[in-house]
Amino acid sequence: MSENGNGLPRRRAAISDLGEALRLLVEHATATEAPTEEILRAAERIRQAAAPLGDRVRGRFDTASADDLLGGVRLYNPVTGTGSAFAPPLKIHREGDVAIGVCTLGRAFEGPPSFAHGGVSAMLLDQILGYAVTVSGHPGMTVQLDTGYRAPVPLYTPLRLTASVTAVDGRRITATGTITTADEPTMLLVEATGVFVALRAEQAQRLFGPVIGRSG
Ligand SMILES: CCCCCCCCCC(=O)SCCNC(=O)CCNC(=O)[C@H](O)C(C)(C)COP(=O)(O)OP(=O)(O)OC[C@H]1O[C@@H](n2cnc3c(N)ncnc32)[C@H](O)[C@@H]1OP(=O)(O)O
Repeated sequence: MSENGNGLPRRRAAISDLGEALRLLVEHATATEAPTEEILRAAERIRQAAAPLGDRVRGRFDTASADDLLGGVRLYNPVTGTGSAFAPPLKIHREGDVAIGVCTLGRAFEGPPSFAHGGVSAMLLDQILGYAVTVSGHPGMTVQLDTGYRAPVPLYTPLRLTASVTAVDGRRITATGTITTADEPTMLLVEATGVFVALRAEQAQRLFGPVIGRSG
């Protein structure tokens, strides 16, 4: 499916609207203490609502028609995608050479009771480190991610993430990042160092050729 004119902005807005509805569903479904019969009714209604969306779907190597791969528009990214049911979503912007991210994690991201799962913190950091690496002009793939968990990350609390590139050594780019709460940006909760490797042309072709070949 291709969209042009006003169709694409409208489609992107619709996908983000669906994403917001799905995230509300995930939050309520994770936190609910509704009666069992209500849960059973909801499951049936959700299956009915999902069915028409499954009538036309893209294949593994097809880019979503609303995305712009080279332009960095990824509506279903599991960390930043506004169309994703799973993304917090993390919102990232630049302040000079530093990438700043903000998000709030709901019940679905819980690991230790009332705190975020450690893998979720690593996922957020991988994404913002990757963003910093990309906007520095040295895009690459993560080959190593070291995370240090200093204090638990609270749910339902606005979080602040930072990331910046610290070294470029041939094809290897190193970046460091942090998670704190927005209210206490000097109290470190999680820190990470990521090593990224720039792909050689033949590696990019081997890994992403089928996707790039199909996206228009
Ligand atoms: C705005 C958009 C923002 C986007 C954000 C995206 C964030 C998400 C990023 C990801 O999650 S990417 C997905 C997770 N990563 C992967 O799936 C990558 C899997 N790894 C690979 O496919 C291969 O390692 C790769 C193609 C990247 C590189 O293969 P190579 O065979 O070229 O690696 P090679 O072993 O030759 O190493 C290349 C360089 O990296 C170095 N290296 C490799 N692994 C390393 C490591 N673990 N630590 C440190 N350095 C490492 C290695 O020493 C060498 O340095 P030198 O060139 O200086 O000799």
